[in-house]
Amino acid sequence: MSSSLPFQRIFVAGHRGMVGRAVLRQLEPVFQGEVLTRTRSQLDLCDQRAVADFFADARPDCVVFAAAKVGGIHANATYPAEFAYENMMMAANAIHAAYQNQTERFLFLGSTCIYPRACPQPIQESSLLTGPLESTNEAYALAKIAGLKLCQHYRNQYGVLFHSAMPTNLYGPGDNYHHDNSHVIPGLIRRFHEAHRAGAKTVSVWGSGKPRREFLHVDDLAAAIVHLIGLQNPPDWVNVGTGVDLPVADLAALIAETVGFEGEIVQDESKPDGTPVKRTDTTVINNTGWFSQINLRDGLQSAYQDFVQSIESERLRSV
Ligand SMILES: NC(=O)C1=CN([C@@H]2O[C@H](COP(=O)(O)OP(=O)(O)OC[C@H]3O[C@@H](n4cnc5c(N)ncnc54)[C@H](OP(=O)(O)O)[C@@H]3O)[C@@H](O)[C@H]2O)C=CC1
Ligand SMILES: C[C@H]1O[C@H](OP(=O)(O)OP(=O)(O)OC[C@H]2O[C@@H](n3cnc4c(=O)[nH]c(N)nc43)[C@H](O)[C@@H]2O)[C@@H](O)[C@@H](O)C1=O
Repeated sequence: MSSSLPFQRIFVAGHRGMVGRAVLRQLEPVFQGEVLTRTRSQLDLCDQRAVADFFADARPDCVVFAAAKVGGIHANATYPAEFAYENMMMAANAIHAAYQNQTERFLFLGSTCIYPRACPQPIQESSLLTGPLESTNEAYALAKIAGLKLCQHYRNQYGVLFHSAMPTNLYGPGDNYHHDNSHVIPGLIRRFHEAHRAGAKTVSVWGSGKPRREFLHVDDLAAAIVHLIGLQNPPDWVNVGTGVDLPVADLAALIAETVGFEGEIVQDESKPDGTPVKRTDTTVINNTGWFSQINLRDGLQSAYQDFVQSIESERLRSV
């Protein structure tokens, strides 16, 4: 057992995803207990009976919940039923089974899309449920709010240490580079790379280019997760970000530079912009001692290397 993490068995749900893999990398040097993992085909977290049986049998004393149906603006807007249903089911099944099987600690992962579309910037945790959500990801946001609130209510009613982290937009090794369903960084890395290799003169970028986004490297998030599960009295939910944002058009230019594309960048305004701005106030987590370390320019270099290696080893995800 690690001296810093007082657990025997940590279940990392979603360990083959971008965040789950980063959490495994982060835990490896600091946690000597058992790390429990299950693929979706071994344990479908939407299956209440299977989840109950797993917790009763494996009895994790800590859960890092990085499993979810995840996607970018297009996937969220196109498949809201699946985003709502699967994410609500996974969260409810796992949080309740953890409570029933005396799991001491549960860290649920949400997203900054839980906050109202028009809330004051930078976004403080207290903005939750103060206004309407962004329509392109309302389904996903509602499921994440339900998970966060379940943790808070179980903690208040039963005294269990269930709490949540709300990361800003993430990127890094192991990302989903799908043409349509990915987030902006992996989507643009792929598009600029393919254009560069094909000698194309233009690349199109969705929307007006004006929305501002904040990006956190997944290794920074994994460090925050390990930090948060070590806190004795963590906040019910806490923002995890850099506090620094930029317009999508500037991000696109940075990715073009990273990839070596020197052609023209064209905005495709038939595609949605989504939330105009969502920059986190990170005061709460910073006051607990965690700060992001990886700047966007460096992070994009390592993300691009991962993409190239993924293509070469033909391990590109296609979800
Ligand atoms: N990526 C981002 O920009 C952001 C992500 N987040 C949150 O971080 C967390 C992790 O996201 P990320 O790593 O990017 O997502 P990924 O899509 O990379 O990984 C999701 C994981 O969830 C697993 N999973 C999905 N459905 C099920 C199911 N029914 N049963 C069991 N496992 C399932 C998948 O398993 P398998 O591989 O076996 O299919 C996969 O390993 C999520 O909660 C997400 O909402 C928050 C903010 C931004
Ligand atoms: C993490 C967060 O991610 C989702 O929200 P989002 O922040 O809007 O995420 P996104 O990365 O898909 O887009 C960011 C911006 O970038 C623009 N954009 C340009 N060109 C591409 C492009 O090629 N792909 C994508 N996906 N976006 C592009 C795009 O039009 C938008 O203005 C949530 O649904 C939800 O999942 C959530 O919580």
